[in-house]
Amino acid sequence: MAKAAIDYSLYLVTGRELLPAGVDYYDSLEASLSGGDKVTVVQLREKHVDTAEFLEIAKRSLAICDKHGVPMLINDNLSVALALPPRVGLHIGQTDLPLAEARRLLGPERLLGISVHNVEQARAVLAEGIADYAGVGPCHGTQSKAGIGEKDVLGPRGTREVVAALASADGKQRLPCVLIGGLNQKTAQRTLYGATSEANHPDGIAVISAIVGRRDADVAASELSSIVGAFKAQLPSDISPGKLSLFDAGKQWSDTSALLKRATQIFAAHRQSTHGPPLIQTLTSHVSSTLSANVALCFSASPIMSHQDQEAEDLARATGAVVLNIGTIGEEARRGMKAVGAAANRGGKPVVLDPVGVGASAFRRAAVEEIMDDTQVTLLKGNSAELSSIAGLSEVTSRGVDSGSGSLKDPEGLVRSLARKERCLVLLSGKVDYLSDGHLVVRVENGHELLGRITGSGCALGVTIAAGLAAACNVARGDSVKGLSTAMVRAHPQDLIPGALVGILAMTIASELAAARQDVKGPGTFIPALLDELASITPETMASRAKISVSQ
Ligand SMILES: Cc1ncc(COP(=O)(O)OP(=O)(O)O)c(N)n1
Ligand SMILES: Cc1ncsc1CCOP(=O)(O)O
Repeated sequence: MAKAAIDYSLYLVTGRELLPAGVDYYDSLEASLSGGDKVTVVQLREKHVDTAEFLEIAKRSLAICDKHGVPMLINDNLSVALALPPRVGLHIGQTDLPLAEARRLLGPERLLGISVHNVEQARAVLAEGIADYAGVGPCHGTQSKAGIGEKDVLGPRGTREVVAALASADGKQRLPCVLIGGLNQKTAQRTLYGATSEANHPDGIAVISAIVGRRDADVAASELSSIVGAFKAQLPSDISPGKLSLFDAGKQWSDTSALLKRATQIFAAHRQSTHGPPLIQTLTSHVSSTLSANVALCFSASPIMSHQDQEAEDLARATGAVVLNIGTIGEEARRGMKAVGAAANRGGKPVVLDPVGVGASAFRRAAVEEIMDDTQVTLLKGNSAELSSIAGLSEVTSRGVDSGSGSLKDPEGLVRSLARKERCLVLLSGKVDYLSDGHLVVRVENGHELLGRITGSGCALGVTIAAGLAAACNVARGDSVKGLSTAMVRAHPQDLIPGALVGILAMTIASELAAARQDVKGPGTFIPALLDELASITPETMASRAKISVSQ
């Protein structure tokens, strides 16, 4: 007989030691299960009682779970599970009973779950085909399990890789999974989105403190349940390779004129400033800070150049988008980028990452790795050396920060594969710019060589792109888009490509217009002219001068 399908959406792991003072464990459990959209699975985790007491707690807990029709499992203790009816399952860790042994002792009927912490364990569990589900984590730091250090934490990128490994490459086999570790009302949404790739998606979240630690366990459960519900509602029903696309709707831009038309519309709405100029929080190098701030102002946006981690949360409420540029990164900015990136993800604000000179030092590589592990980036922008370094290619050796795209054999292949891997838009900047969402590649052939003869023009391009993405979000605001797109940004997913394009075209076309002016004699006179042209460029000029082409 086939096992009943389990709804893993909100999986409560109990933790009596985390209950607020005076709150009764059974009352808290009952509350988390009461009402409509609440906890869907319960695991009893008792680390400090003997088997007899564990069994007593389990019997009373089972009566509550049964009343609400919710499946229950026992953490680690096989004998407690076996002493209970066959509808009670077991969750084991990697160092507990071997999976095959646990299944042999439990029999085929009982629910059996296992923790996985890395890709190898995930592949092995999938290949064995014995477990009913996997618990993937720890996704974030947590105080609820002893001995978890920073090195154990998977982060969004690591979580995504483990979840992906729980589905076979041909899409025929997949193991349901829940994410665990540090998941709460603030982190659940971005972690669920971040863990989702073309290969696979999580089926729910498992929490201890986010429910057990609350006096209002019923409210906590329904808050979490609605976050998971909103996430699941966006997933396509048919999950197979290639179907669960990051920017599915971006595929519609195979028609160049339709893409340019949409970019022009977004730019027009941005210039009309219906929602006020978007605030662009820019963490950038000392060298390019002033130019970047002026570029933001000229491009109908407001700059704020704070690096402070302490104000990240407050500023995130007001920002339209953020730029993380590692040009002159130090420890303070590194901390700031971590906090600003996470706060932007929580608020559904676009994040542009400019990994300036990433190939030049181990410190820069570690900083970029850390940002990309912690933050779901919306657009990654770099030259051929920077993107090659991130992609792990040896084709282009770093020549400081100025390598163009011409040195690459297959620039389109690089942006496409990096975008798929990192689940973000990727822009390779150079004489020709290549923008990809992992499916299509937009080539932009605008721009003037004087851009390469002033410092900070590439950094400032990150600012115009962030403003373009913020403009795409503002359009969605006007249309009352509430949920997050799969890119973790509050925008129509299909608008992210034209939004980014607005920023690229504005900067490159303004450079052409500036360079053509009589008063521009060289790099020195080019800078003020560039700012003037950026301030006056219209959607019509953008539409008429854009040199773009799209390939699938
Ligand atoms: C759903 C879920 N996932 C992971 C764990 C962790 O289990 P384990 O690694 O065995 O650690 P302990 O819980 O035994 O400390 C879990 N309990 N539940
Ligand atoms: C049991 C366990 N396994 C990995 S993290 C974790 C604890 C999760 O607790 P919380 O939801 O409070 O972070």
